[in-house]
Parts: sequence; structure tokens; C-alpha cells
Amino acid sequence: MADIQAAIDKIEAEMARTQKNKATNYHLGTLKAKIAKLKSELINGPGGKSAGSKDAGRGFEVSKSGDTRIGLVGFPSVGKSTLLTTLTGTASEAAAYEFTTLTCIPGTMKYKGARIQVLDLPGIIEGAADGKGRGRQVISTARTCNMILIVLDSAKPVTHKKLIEQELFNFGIRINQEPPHVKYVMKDAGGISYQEITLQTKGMREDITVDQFIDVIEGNRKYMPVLYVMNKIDQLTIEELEIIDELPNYVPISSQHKWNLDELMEEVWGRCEMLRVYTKPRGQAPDYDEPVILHATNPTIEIFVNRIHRSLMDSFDFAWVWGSSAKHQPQRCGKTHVLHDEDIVQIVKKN
Ligand SMILES: Nc1nc2c(ncn2[C@@H]2O[C@H](COP(=O)(O)OP(=O)(O)OP(=O)(O)O)[C@@H](O)[C@H]2O)c(=O)[nH]1
Ligand SMILES: [K+]
Ligand SMILES: [Mg+2]
Repeated sequence: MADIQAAIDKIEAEMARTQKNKATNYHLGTLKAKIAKLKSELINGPGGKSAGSKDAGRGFEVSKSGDTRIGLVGFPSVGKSTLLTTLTGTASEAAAYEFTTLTCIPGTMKYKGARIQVLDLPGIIEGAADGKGRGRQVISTARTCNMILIVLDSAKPVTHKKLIEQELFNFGIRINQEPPHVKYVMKDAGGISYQEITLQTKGMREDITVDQFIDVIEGNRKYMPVLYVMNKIDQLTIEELEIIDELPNYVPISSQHKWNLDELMEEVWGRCEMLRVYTKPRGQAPDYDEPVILHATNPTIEIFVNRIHRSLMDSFDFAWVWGSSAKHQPQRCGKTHVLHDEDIVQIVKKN
């Protein structure tokens, strides 16, 4: 490993020494290609085989911070690092050769009052989930996220999207689908029967595929929202752009030119399922700058109160709630009341 790194350093030094002009263009190009090959070996092992790294299968160690975590996954050089730097301001090296990024670089950004952690990851190649060096580490880290952005280069073949999806699938990640509403019970004889719980929840039968049934039996599946970020649209014609714009879950952007990042963040927000709840001290205006961010799964007043302070529930009497969850403005609510996005809450303590 150290040898490969030393070889890379040597070539990089040579590139730095070489003047850029027409005569040296070809030579520089060869050097770049050499670096890409060496870096590929560093990540994927010689010839793209498993490097047998002890880290394979474990994620990169980056501590979670913020209200939600988003991972950037894609082939090499699609522009993941450029996007991280554009979104979060955290510098992550970007360059025209593949495998520039060798580890996980976290950055954070603030959006609608929420702190979003964005993880830049090394590029993955086909076979990543089967243990090709750091590919497993990349996907393990992606599994720790609340959402994945699959970054694509709009000038590259559309088959890349399928390949990335397959890698995630092989690692138990299920994209943009609900977990099947089915549970199974083991029979004494060892056979399996399954019982549908949708009958109670939806009053109708949900047909599940064999694949989904296997997922239920295997367990350990992660159901994650995914957006396809079509980068480098500055290379496209208007006609090509119009086609992409029609595709569901696609957001065309240019990270280099900072094009369409507003739409990207709007789409991210819509899938993160976070809500903003504003606190309102008695006799004062609500604090719209620092909302308490709750996750949509169980946004009760009790969770809201605990987020403000662990011991606050001890003195909690009731809350006044303004907003769409309130039947009238304000509504007096207990701790089990379920809050909506942009509700305003004033806590009243026991005397
Ligand atoms: N034309 C164009 N080029 C871009 C855009 N975004 C990034 N690039 C270029 O694409 C190349 C790769 O960018 P990186 O950000 O290093 O890509 P990466 O996906 O992080 O690459 P690895 O870390 O090697 O996997 C660089 O030369 C960038 O300047 C874009 O929106 N348009
Ligand atoms: K790159
Ligand atoms: Mg990178």
C-alpha cells in the first residue's frame, strides 16, 4: 500500500513540475491515467480484485452529527467532491482523474433550520458489494445514512445508474420502496407461513413479489430514499436536459456552475421527512431561526419537549399549539399530541 502511495506521490510531483502546454499535453494525460490506475489499485486491489483489506465490510468511521445524514454515492469522477464542497463549503479535493477521494469526507450544511450532514465518498466500481476493496466500506457507510444521492455524470452511459443500483441492492439496500407490510411466523414443522398485517391497516390485500418475500425472511434490509443527481448538465443540449427533467426522482444539476441546487435541496428536504417546530416563549414571538427538527415517524409533543431538555418533561403541564395540527388556534394539548411541520408550541410548566 505504501509503495503505491509513494508511486502516486512521485507522479504528482512530476505533474507539478511539468508546464502545461500543447507539447506536454499528451505526457500529462499519460501521467493522469497512471495515477488513476494506481489509485484504483489502492482502493480495489491489483487488477480490481479485492485488496483483502481488514476494513472491507465496515464503514468509514465518521461520527454522526446534525439532524440527518446524506451520502454521495457514484462512479469515480462524476463530481461527488465538487458537490460536497459546493453544498457544505467543506473542501474535498476534486480533480479530473478517477479515485481522487480515498476516504469519507463529512461536511454539514444548514437548510430550513435543519443541520444536514453530507458524506463525500470514494467512487465505487462494479462488484463493490462483492468485496472489491473499499467498495464495501463505501456502501456500508452509505447504509448509515438517512438518504442516498446517487450522483451520475450526464455525459456517461445511462447503464451506470443500473450498476450502482445493483451494488446497493446486493448490500441489502432497497431504494425508494416501502418495506412490505408482511410478517411471517415459523410453524412447528419448520415450514413457513405468512400473515398479512395490511388486512388490518389498509383493508386490502397487498401482493408481494418473491424478492420482497425473501427480503422479509432475510431481514437486515434497509429501505432508503434515493435521488438521482444528474451532474455536469453544462455538457448537455437543451433537448437532452428536457428529457432528464421528466424522469421521476432525477434532479439535473451542475455542481461546478452551482446550477439548480435549490431544486436539489427542495427534493432532498421532501424525502428526508423532517419537520420544523418553532418554540414560542410566553409573551414573545416564535423563534423562526432555530426550529426544533423532528423526524416524521413519531413527532409528539413529548419528543419535542425531550429534544429541548431531558428534564423538562418532569415539569411539563401542557402545551399551546398553533398550526395545522391544532383544531383551533391555539389548542391546549397533552404530551401525546402529534405535531405537524411548522407548528408553533408554547410549553406551560406545572406550578
Ligand atoms: N463540466 C463539469 N465538470 C464538473 C462538474 N462537477 C465536477 N466536474 C469536474 O469533474 C471532475 C471530477 O470531479 P470530482 O468532484 O473530483 O469527482 P468525484 O466524483 O469526487 O471523483 P472521485 O473522488 O475520483 O470518485 C473534476 O475535473 C471536476 O472539475 C460539473 O458540474 N460540470
Ligand atoms: K475525481
Ligand atoms: Mg471525490
